[in-house]
Amino acid sequence: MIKRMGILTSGGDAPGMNAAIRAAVLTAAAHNIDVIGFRHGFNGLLEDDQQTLLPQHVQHIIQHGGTVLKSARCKALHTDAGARQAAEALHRLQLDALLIIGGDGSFRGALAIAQHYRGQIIGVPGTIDNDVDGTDFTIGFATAIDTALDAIDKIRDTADAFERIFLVELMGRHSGYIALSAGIAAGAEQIICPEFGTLQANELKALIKPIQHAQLLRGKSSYIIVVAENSYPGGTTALAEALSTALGIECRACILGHIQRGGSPVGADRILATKLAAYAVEQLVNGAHLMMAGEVNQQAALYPLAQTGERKKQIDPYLVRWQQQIASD
Ligand SMILES: Nc1ncnc2c1ncn2[C@@H]1O[C@H](COP(=O)(O)OP(=O)(O)O)[C@@H](O)[C@H]1O
Ligand SMILES: O=P(O)(O)OC[C@H]1O[C@](O)(COP(=O)(O)O)[C@@H](O)[C@@H]1O
Repeated sequence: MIKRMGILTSGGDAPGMNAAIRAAVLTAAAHNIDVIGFRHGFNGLLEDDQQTLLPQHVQHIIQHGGTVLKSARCKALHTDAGARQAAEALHRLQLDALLIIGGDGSFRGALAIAQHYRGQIIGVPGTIDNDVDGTDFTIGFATAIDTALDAIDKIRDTADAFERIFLVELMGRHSGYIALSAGIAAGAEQIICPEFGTLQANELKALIKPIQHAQLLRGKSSYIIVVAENSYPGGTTALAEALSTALGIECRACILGHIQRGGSPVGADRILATKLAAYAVEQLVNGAHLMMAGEVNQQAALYPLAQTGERKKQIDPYLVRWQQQIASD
């Protein structure tokens, strides 16, 4: 029986993490479970940095980006001593369970702690990258798409005015989910993702041909290439310089960066966060351990934490084909 549980947010923050904290605290209260929130991700466990979370503490946080518990990466957890220390903190505070809101890296951390912890552990997928297996979408992804889209639409205005070629770099670590989705929604002429293989400097011809084709067909016009980070050695600024040289036309690079992590979560992220965090607490009560609460085909579903990062989550092959064969041609 769970009487006390811990909760933390870890890794890259994502819009909707607050909605998840709120839903977890409200659901726990309904089951008479006390909640302790650890601050700054796993560091809160190692540094004894925690606070009691009551329903009144999570009022009116659903609409805010970031996380009221703060987030961080925690080097110490990569060592067995760190994992042992984290488990000791959970035992000392008499916590029967721990709920972790984060990405697949945080879930690796959860597995490390589980080696030494006697209680239950459950994960809720929170990352803008949508690179976690076992759930159709992660909390924060939908908001990140809209944020990127808003920026690309604005870049389109200035690109149109100057008849320029723009390369817009979006986040995703080693996943092209954000780039593909935002690129499709923005009507980008080309999209480059790590899933297509790292582009090498001597392979620019494949990019140049469609640009020249578009120039022939449409005359001078704006041209937007959405580039997922880590797709080109040296980054998107280097790619823009290489393209400028190859084409003999100035190409501008715009790196969107951490703007994509902020902002008020869109409705879809608030709903997903509420559903997954509530489901996670209920499943803890039902005895779930070392599982992630995900959503597949609109159904909440448990998925083993150990498998969340086992294989690379595939970006939509239908959209990839359409973009490459029709939109980019
Ligand atoms: N293999 C691992 N072993 C132990 N802890 C890990 C491991 N991978 C990640 N973590 C912990 O999870 C934290 C967040 O992971 P990270 O990959 O940065 O973000 P995310 O959870 O969003 O994928 C790391 O800073 C570290 O504390
Ligand atoms: O904030 P940092 O440490 O610069 O990390 C940037 C990375 O974090 C992210 O924004 C989110 O990644 P995670 O959710 O896996 O932490 C990535 O898209 C990006 O590559």
